[in-house]
Amino acid sequence: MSASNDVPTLKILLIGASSVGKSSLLLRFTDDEFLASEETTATIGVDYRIKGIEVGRKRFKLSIWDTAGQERFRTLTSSYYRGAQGVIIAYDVTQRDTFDALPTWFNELETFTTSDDVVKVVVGNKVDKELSRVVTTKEGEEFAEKMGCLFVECSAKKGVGVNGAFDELVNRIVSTPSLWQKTAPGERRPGDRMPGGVPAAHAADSSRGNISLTDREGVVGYGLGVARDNCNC
Ligand SMILES: Nc1nc2c(ncn2[C@@H]2O[C@H](COP(=O)(O)OP(=O)(O)OP(=O)(O)O)[C@@H](O)[C@H]2O)c(=O)[nH]1
Repeated sequence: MSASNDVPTLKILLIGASSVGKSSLLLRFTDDEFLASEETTATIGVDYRIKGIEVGRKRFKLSIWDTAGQERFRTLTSSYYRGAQGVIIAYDVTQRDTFDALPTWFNELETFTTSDDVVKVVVGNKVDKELSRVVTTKEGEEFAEKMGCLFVECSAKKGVGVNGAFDELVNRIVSTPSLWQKTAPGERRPGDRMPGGVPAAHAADSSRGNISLTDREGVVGYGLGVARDNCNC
């Protein structure tokens, strides 16, 4: 067994309406990049990336699942949720309907998550478009509070708040032992307990010189397809 297999894996899911910027949040977090509108495509099924992260001198592997917002591209939905320890529920602060749809996403989450302790972060994205904003910070905060969740506003475009959203999520997972001591199906159980609330640091993979890699085979292993579509409809 390779040393990397000793690093506990935390499974995180990105959900929310189409075009709120889930794929962009993931790309910003894993590669610190942002694609212009004409370069982005709707997610079909699920995309999947892994990133190393360090919390209180302990390394974790985040397997982050980026799901399709468009109903017609959502297949095997329950499989995405299986074993997830953290969920980011995203909306677009410039599109009221994506905020109004949040209760529907929470219903799906309640239906399919396999742990009552799953950590949730409500993320309002695209705060760089301040002039087009229609959902206030207060509305976002109040909704998250009502749902008992963390709340962060972000801009995947400008790189604002994105690392903070993932850090908050990971910190909360690490401080909830019932979650991370039972890893996702097929993954190793970590050997020791972490203190909660410690700052997360993004760990560079010294052998690769960067911090992320795409593991599409991992998705195939779960029986899920990965594809990108050029349709912006
Ligand atoms: N201005 C601005 N645009 C953004 C931001 N994040 C994403 N976008 C744009 O919003 C559009 C949709 O982004 P995606 O990341 O593909 O959205 P998605 O939620 O993954 O969409 P689906 O795959 O359909 O579920 C693209 O044109 C992005 O360039 C942001 O923070 N600010």
